[in-house]
Amino acid sequence: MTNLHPHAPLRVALVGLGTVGGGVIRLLQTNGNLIARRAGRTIQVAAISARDRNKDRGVDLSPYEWVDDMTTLAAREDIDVVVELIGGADGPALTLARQCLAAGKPFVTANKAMLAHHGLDLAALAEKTGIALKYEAAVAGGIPVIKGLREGAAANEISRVYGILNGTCNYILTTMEKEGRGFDDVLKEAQELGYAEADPGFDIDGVDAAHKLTILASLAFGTELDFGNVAVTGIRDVIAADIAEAAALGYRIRLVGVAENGPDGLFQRVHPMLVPTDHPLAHVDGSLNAVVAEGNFVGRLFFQGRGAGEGPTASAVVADLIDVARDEYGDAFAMPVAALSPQKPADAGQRIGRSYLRFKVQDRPGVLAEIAAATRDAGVSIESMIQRGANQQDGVLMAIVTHAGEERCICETLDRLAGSDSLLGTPMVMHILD
Ligand SMILES: NC(=O)c1ccc[n+]([C@@H]2O[C@H](COP(=O)([O-])OP(=O)(O)OC[C@H]3O[C@@H](n4cnc5c(N)ncnc54)[C@H](O)[C@@H]3O)[C@@H](O)[C@H]2O)c1
Ligand SMILES: N[C@@H](CCO)C(=O)O
Ligand code: NA
Repeated sequence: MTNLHPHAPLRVALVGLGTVGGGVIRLLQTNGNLIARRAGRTIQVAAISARDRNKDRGVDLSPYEWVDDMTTLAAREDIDVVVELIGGADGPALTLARQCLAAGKPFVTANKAMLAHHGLDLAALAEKTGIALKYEAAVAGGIPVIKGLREGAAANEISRVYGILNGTCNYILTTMEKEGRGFDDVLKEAQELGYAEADPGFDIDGVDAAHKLTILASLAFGTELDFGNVAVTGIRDVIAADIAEAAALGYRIRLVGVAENGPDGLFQRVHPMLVPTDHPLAHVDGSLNAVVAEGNFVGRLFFQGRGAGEGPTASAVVADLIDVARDEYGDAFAMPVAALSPQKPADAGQRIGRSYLRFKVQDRPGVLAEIAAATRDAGVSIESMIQRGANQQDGVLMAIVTHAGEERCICETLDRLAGSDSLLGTPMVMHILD
């Protein structure tokens, strides 16, 4: 009989056995035979490591060797690849990555925080030892967007990449929108479903999406990773009334990461945006993510799928292991590190677009005129306006949508209104996706 798997098994050390690590074990146990046919060899978990050996993870770990000290893995000749699923930009994950890559041990990770901060150094180490650094799970979970950009769209000049990059925020915003539930309640549910980061502040403050955007921008544009210049606003200040006003105006609110590379530099921003209901991103719900990339030959690419959770993320990790098993890999960021270009950050103030401004104001004569005067003096033209509530002690809500104009004029409007006792609380600004 023909031996379908003539090659030796790929021996994997799995570090971190939480949501994603547990999922990788379950996936390999379930689909192992099919994967072996596709990879040309068996992918075999040989060793596992995590913080707590005795925790019940709902999966049989008895076949695998337990390793207390993960720092021994890089030097082990009976391990072919190390998978890091513990998380954290620095600390043990980074130490492990450096050790493995320096020792020439292929390394697979889902850790976007580490890559956003240290991706260039790690890619340089991998390049030096000529081995794989793979991270499909780090961006948009199960969506093969790293492969999509690194391989499928590699022939294109890409001018813009944007999308919904955080499953937790998308789950919160869309569940609030559909079910009218409160923020904290839905966040708790997202955590229970395994979507959130160990510190969910990374999700709701937009930092996780910014980590992912940094990686996407580098891949899309061939530029160095530049996390420090991503402007980040999360979803903490989005209130139910914003979702309702946006709906009344024909929009849905989504946390969107946008990166553009142009003559003025590299623009990178993560922020809640108003998305027109006829835009595909407005229909990306729950833990789904979506990434749009615009290439000069391929046109608009739209990737959509589950961005978080055990199954989709494990699917991406194992796809990377299959690449390692097939010896299919190249430069982590699609070109040698030395070929990536440094880029100056673009000035957001000159960006042209429409915006949504929401104020909570005193319900008294002259307030509307005061806001209108501030917009007039800052050169902002109003397209529509809604005021809700009347004679309310704690103020009324005023929502404005502007015509397209320079963003710096919006900032100037807010500066002009700063300190006014007509305003109750900080105004909310969200830009509109066109
Ligand atoms: N959960 C998701 O949907 C998802 C999606 C994509 C990427 N990720 C990324 O995957 C990684 C893991 O996420 P998760 O959701 O599985 O996390 P988790 O908190 O569920 O699991 C983390 C695991 O790492 C172990 N660990 C943590 N610190 C350790 C240490 N110092 N030493 C040894 N073990 C340690 C824990 O014991 C646990 O087994 C993170 O980088 C995360 O950002 C998660
Ligand atoms: N916490 C992340 C996991 C996927 O990277 C999210 O909610 O999208
Ligand atoms: Na992915």
